[in-house]
Amino acid sequence: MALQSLIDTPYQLSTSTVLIVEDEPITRTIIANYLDDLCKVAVVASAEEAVRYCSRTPPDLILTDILMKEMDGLSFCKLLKSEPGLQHIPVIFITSLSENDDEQACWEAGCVDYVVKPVNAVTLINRVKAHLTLKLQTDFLKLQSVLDGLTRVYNRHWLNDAVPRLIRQARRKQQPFCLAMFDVDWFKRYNDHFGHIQGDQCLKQVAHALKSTLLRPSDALVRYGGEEFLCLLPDTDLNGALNVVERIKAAIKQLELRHPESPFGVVTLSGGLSQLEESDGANWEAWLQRTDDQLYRAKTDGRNHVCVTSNGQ
Ligand SMILES: Nc1nc2c(ncn2[C@@H]2O[C@H](COP(=O)(O)OP(=O)(O)OP(=O)(O)O)[C@@H](O)[C@H]2O)c(=O)[nH]1
Repeated sequence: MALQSLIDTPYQLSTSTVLIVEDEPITRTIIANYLDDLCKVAVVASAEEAVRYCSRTPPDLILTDILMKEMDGLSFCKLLKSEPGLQHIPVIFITSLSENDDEQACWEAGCVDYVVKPVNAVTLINRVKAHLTLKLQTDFLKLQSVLDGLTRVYNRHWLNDAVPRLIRQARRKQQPFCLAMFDVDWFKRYNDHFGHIQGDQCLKQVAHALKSTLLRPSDALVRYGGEEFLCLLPDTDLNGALNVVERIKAAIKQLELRHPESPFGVVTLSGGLSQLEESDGANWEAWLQRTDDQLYRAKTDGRNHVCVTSNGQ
């Protein structure tokens, strides 16, 4: 289950997916039937197919046979454990091998458990249930650690982890990458006027409006500070990012949040926008500073608008 989908729906076994990798059609069907009432079940007939499946839609748990033509289950498990994006998927072997050395080989390949053939249905269901629960609880806790408690958008912890990875990806694919920073105008006055509880409500609504404008799954919204948000826009040049900025302006305007202490009468945002440059290298602090400088320019130049780095004007 994708981490993001856990935000609104806390973990449930019934929506999680187990992938069965088994080249024997009858065994495949029997095992799938055992698990049918517990969770979603996907089946593939070979390790090669399983690798392709996992790269597209990583399942929550894998049950794999060991003796298969082409790539065997042990090699498949080792391969999975060497892939950063897939190594977190727990693997259970279903095996007819029962020597001590075979068990040793299963553990060394990186499995979390194994079930011996002929498969006992109750044992299989309970093992799968236990490992699925553990996996979903771990995903849930991981997600909590990267989300902001108030607005439920990503926090700085996520940012520090994700940005270097996203920059590497942009450089590898030679794609543009834009960063927008927004700050609520006159927010101290808003808090002073309405109180902190309504201030919190305002931040939640602003975050929700910002998030609703980010249409691509690769776009991300981060609460960077108290009333400061960052939009990460991979594979987006300044022209594309300016479209997003226009949508953001419209979304905030549509909120019509009354702000009697602001010259604009409603809650507004100031923003800065800039694109990752070759000269930034791996130093994303310089990029962040450039974006922050533009935000500062917008603040000192009347607020309620977005300034863009000079190469984007
Ligand atoms: N309610 C609430 N207020 C917060 C939170 N985090 C930060 N703030 C407040 O946000 C306000 C930010 O004030 P300033 O940095 O002076 O900025 P500003 O009043 O928005 O003025 P400009 O940015 O110059 O337009 C402070 O009063 C903080 O206490 C939060 O989680 N909830």
